[in-house]
Amino acid sequence: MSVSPPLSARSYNSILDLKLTPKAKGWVVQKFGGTSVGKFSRNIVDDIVKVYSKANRVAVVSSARSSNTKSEGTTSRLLKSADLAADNGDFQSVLDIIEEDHIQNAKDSISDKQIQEKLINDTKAELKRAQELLRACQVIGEISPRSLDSVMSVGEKLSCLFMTASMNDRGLNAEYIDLSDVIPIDYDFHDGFDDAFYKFLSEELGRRVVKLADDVVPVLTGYFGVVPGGLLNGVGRGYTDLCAALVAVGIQADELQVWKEVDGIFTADPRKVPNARLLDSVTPEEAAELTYYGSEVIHPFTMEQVIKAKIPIRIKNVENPNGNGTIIFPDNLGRRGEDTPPHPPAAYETLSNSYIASHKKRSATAITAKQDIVVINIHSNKKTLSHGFLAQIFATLDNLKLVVDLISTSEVHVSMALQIQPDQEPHLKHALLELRKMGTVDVTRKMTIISLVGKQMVNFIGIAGNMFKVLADNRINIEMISQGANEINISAVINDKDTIRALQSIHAKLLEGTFGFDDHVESALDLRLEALKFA
Ligand SMILES: Nc1ncnc2c1ncn2[C@@H]1O[C@H](COP(=O)(O)OP(=O)(O)O)[C@@H](O)[C@H]1O
Ligand SMILES: N[C@@H](CC(=O)OP(=O)(O)O)C(=O)O
Repeated sequence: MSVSPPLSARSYNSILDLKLTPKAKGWVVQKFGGTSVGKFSRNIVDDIVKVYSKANRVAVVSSARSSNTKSEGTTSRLLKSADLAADNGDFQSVLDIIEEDHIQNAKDSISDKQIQEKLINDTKAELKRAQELLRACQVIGEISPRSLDSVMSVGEKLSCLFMTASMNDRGLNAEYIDLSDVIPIDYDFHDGFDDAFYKFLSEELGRRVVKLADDVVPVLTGYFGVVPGGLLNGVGRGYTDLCAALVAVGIQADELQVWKEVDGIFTADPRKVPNARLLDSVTPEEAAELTYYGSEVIHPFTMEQVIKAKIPIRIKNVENPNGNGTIIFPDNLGRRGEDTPPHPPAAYETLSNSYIASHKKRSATAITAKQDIVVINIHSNKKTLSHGFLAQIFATLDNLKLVVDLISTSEVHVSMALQIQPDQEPHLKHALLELRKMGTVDVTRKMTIISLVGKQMVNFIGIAGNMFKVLADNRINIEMISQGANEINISAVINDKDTIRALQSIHAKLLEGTFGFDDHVESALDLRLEALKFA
C-alpha cells in the first residue's frame, strides 16, 4: 500500500525554499481513539503504523479502549467505578468487567504466548492498583480530583500496553511509555494551564520520545498526568487529542494525524446528511467551532498548540488509510519560527477584494447541530437590566458548572441556550431555583442549536438571511438567533424534531450549490493543496 507523505511544516517551508537538503526521517504523531483501538487494532498496526514507519519515525498516542461505543468504553467504566467507590457501592464488579474485556482481547489478538502472558499480567497488575486506590477512597468516602485522574489513567495504560504488545507481536519494535508521572508532583501551576505549562509539558514529552533508538515506535498513554482540579475539569473527555498535540510539538513532528472512523471533516455529519462532502482542508478556527457546536471531530484545545508550532493536523480514517483525509491548517502560510503572517494572506485578500463586491453570494464551510439543548429565558424583575444582573446569572451557572452556548439579551430579557446532559439535570434544577430569585424564568427543552460555520462567511452579505429563509421556507420555527463575535458562526436554536430537516435543507441550499465565488475560493484552496503535495 502506498500512502501520501505527510504535508509537513517542512514541506510547507520547502515551497518557499526549494534548496532544502534531504533530512533524516521526520516524525509523524498518530493518535488513535478508543473505538479505533477497540475495533481496528490489527489495521492500525499493519496498514497504518507499519506503512508510515517506512518513510517516517512514528509515535503512537492512544486513548482507552472502547469495544463498542465511547459511552460504554473503559474510561466511562472507570469513572463509574469511581462514583461507586465514593458512594460505598460495588466498584469491584465494574473493574471485573474491564479486566474480563481486556484479557479476552489479549487472548483473541496476541498470538505469541510470551507476549500474551506478559500483557495479561501487566493488565492484572494495573487493575490491582486501581482496586487498591478505589478501596482507599471508599474508606475515606470521597474521591479527590487527583485520585479520579489516577483511576482514569488506567484506561490509557491498559490500551497502550495492548497496542505495544500487538505491535511487538506483529514484528514492530514498540515501546510502552506511561506518561502518568510526566508532571512532577511539585510542579508550580501558578497560572493554571498557561503557556509556561504547555511549554514545559511538550518539552518533557519530547524528551521522553527523542531519546529512543531509531527503530523504536513509542506508544504513549494519551493520559498525561495529574493536574490541579483534575484532567476532566481542566480539559474534559477527549484529552488524548491534546496529549498527542503536545507530543507533536515536543518532537517537532512533521504532521499530527488524528485517526478516526470517518474519512475526515465533512460539510455536515455524513450520518445525518447523505450529500455531505469531504473537505480537503479547514482552518483551526473552523475545526474548533465545528467541534464545539456538535461535530466532535477534534478536541478544541488541540489546535492552539500545534498550529502555533506550524504543524499541520490531518484527520484520517482507520478503515481507509489511503484517503487524503482533511488537513487543519491556517489559511496563511509562514515559516516555522516566524510569526504567522497577517490574515488574510495576500492571494485570499485579492480574491476577496475583487469578488466580494461583485458577487454578493453565499458561502460556508459546514453545518453542524448540537442537541440536548435547553433554552432559559429570564425576564428581570426590574424595569431595566440592573447593574450586575448578567454577572449574577453567570456566577450562578458557573458555580454549578453549567456552560452557556448561546446568549442574546434585550433591555430586561436574557435568553440562553445550554446543553444539558442527563447527569447535569440536578444542577439545572438548582440553577433554576436561583435564577427565579432574579426574575421570571421560563424553560424550553428538547431544542437543538444549528450552526453554519465558515471562515469566508465574514465576507458575504446576506448569508444569515439565506440560512433563516431556508428555515422559514421549511416551516421550521426559530427560537433564538446568534452570530459569534468571530463572525465565522451563525447559529439558530430550533426544535429538536426539526434537526435533520434543517440540516439537510440548509446543506442543500448553501453547501451543495456551485456559486461563482465558491468556485474561486475552492480552486484557490485546491491549488494550495496541490502545491503542498508537489512540495
Ligand atoms: N462535519 C463532520 N465531519 C465528520 N464527522 C462528523 C461531522 N459531524 C459529526 N460527525 C460525526 O463524528 C463522528 C466522529 O468520528 P468517530 O471516529 O466515530 O469519533 P471518535 O474518534 O470520537 O470515536 C462520526 O461518527 C461522524 O458521524
Ligand atoms: N479515554 C478518554 C480520552 C480520549 O481522548 O478518548 P477518545 O480519543 O476515544 O475520544 C475519554 O474517553 O474521554
